[in-house]
Amino acid sequence: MKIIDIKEKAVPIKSSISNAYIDFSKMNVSVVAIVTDVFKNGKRVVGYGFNSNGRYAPSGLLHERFIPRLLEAETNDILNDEGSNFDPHKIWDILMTGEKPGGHGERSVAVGTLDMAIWDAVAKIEEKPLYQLLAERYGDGKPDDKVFVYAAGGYYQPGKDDKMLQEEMRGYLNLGYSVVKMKIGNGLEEDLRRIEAVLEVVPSGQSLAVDVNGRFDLETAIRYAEKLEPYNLFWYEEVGDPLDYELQAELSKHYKNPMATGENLFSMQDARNLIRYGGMRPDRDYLQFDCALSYGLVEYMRILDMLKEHGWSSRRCIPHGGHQLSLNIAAGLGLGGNESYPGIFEPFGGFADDIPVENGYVGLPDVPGIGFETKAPLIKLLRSVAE
Ligand SMILES: O=C([O-])CC(=O)C(=O)O
Ligand SMILES: [Mg+2]
Repeated sequence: MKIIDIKEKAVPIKSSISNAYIDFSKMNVSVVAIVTDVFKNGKRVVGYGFNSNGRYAPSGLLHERFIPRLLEAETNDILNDEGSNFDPHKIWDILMTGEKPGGHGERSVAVGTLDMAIWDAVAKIEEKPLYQLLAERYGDGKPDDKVFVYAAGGYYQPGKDDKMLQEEMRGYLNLGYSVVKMKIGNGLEEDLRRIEAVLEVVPSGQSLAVDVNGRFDLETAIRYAEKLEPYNLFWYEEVGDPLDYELQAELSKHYKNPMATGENLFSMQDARNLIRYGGMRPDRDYLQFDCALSYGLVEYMRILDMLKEHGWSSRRCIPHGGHQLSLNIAAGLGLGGNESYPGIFEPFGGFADDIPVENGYVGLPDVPGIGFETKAPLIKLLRSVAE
């Protein structure tokens, strides 16, 4: 059993949307295809992966360091003890050979992208959906049959007025979502007007989350917190700089409703610092670490172990990124849900073509691997990279 080739291509997901920190006019992602010599049902097993939006394609890192390391590894060093499948944990060690600890930068994105493709291949070789494999190997054997998902949109966009924002949010409710998210952070008065416009079309504050994308200093964070609290929102997200744990801890003294953060923490150690020093409250706050940006599922399992040691339930995790790997992890390892970007960041946003979202939950397809083959436009793109 061998990896015979690894392809990578940077794919544009650029658009005119922006959050309070960046615009997406030049955004792209890396797509990788890990081509194996294994055949199942007459078809060659190819594992696919990509990084989530928000970090640019780490093509250079992949081609200079991580892909060569994996292609040069001895076969025995990347297979399980029985030699019957690839071992994602051993592969992780190979990928990280020669890498010092700390300073995680964006090599975590490159490793996360390859890790996604490895898990896709591993589940395809076992001829099982990944959520089933994860529940059997690492969980209680029984995956959840549906996962809470929320619609993340509400971006700033040139010419977008409150009516258009309301239309967008109504659209998500019509698709079956029960919670929607919008961007804030460009100005208190404008944001309160936009929030109130959305609250006119969703059932209550509990149906709306707001995301600052790390824009605020402590004073602004608290000023917004005082105005937001009466709306009783689903959550107030990534309010200050992702690495400013003291700001997060101080803010929790001024805001009693749920907060969420973690999408820009890229390692177990950074996640642990948030838990140690960020004042996050295990009875109400949410953690958004995204394996596709942070060294993959192998590292994410270390994060879940760390959370358990600190008294946190895995149900407090609702990862960033809206991809099907996190959907599989949510079902297989018992997370609280997953993000979704219906109609945004195409063809990566949304889930299986023929499984609708109902009352805020989505089911998972019964196909081997992560399930990319159930999303026609996505699998078309992924296959074009493998060829
Ligand atoms: O706008 C972005 O960078 C994406 C984001 O924060 C989210 O999905 O929570
Ligand atoms: Mg966010």
